[in-house]
Amino acid sequence: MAAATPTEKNARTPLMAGNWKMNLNHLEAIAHVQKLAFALSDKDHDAVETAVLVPFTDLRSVQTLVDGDKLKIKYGAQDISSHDSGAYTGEVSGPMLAKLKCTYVAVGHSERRQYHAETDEQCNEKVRAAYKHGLTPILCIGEGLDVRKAGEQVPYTLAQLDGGLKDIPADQAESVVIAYEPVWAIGTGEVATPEDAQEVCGAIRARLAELYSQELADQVRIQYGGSVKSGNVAAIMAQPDVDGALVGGAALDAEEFVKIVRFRDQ
Ligand SMILES: O=C[C@H](O)COP(=O)(O)O
Repeated sequence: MAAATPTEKNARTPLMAGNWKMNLNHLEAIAHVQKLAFALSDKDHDAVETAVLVPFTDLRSVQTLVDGDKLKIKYGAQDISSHDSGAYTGEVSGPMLAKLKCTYVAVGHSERRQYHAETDEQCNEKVRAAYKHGLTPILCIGEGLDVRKAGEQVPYTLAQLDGGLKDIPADQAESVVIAYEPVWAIGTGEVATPEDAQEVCGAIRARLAELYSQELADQVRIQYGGSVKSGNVAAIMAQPDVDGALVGGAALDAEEFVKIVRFRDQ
């Protein structure tokens, strides 16, 4: 499939999501979201969807702030249990996240895959759990350095895509967000070149067209993640198949994250 045309790209609202990982307690979360809300104008929100993926312990505070002040910032969690309830110590379920009015939930972040041995099958169950409870999954996929060095980044990443979306029907998959995060670029300062990002994001869109339809593929948002900063976001966002960023470290600095949201000004 050819890369997305400018028209197709313009039809997709960019999504800038800050993945806070295990940072910022619930009080710091309130202060941080207040800073974002103060800085971002209606014009910013019209142009770019802005979201924060926060630790579980921050969700209730962020919900109260967003609801109370009618903020346009979206929020969500960094993981979801594949189970609805029961004896699963330490897990947090879809119904719990839905009750907190989360919009998004990250599934299969490379740190979950690496430190918790999450498999594509488990990611697939989590994608199902998200849809079952009205949450939008941000399915994270991407290759490690060894795979990149072997030049196998496209087939490797597409296998993760196939696994994560296995048997997910089109009426659900049409709203999925895919985050392409080459593991070697996460938290390392080693950003993929815009061409590296486009190569895999374009291949992801082509696979979505094969799995579902061209129409569905044209509407799914594909993010790039890995050492995104205000200084490199514009070049990455200029790529035809990149529709946003999943931002780790730089999202912990409210001013820097606002600059990333305003990537068109950089
Ligand atoms: O979820 C975010 C990614 O892991 C990227 O993290 P980073 O921006 O700190 O490299």
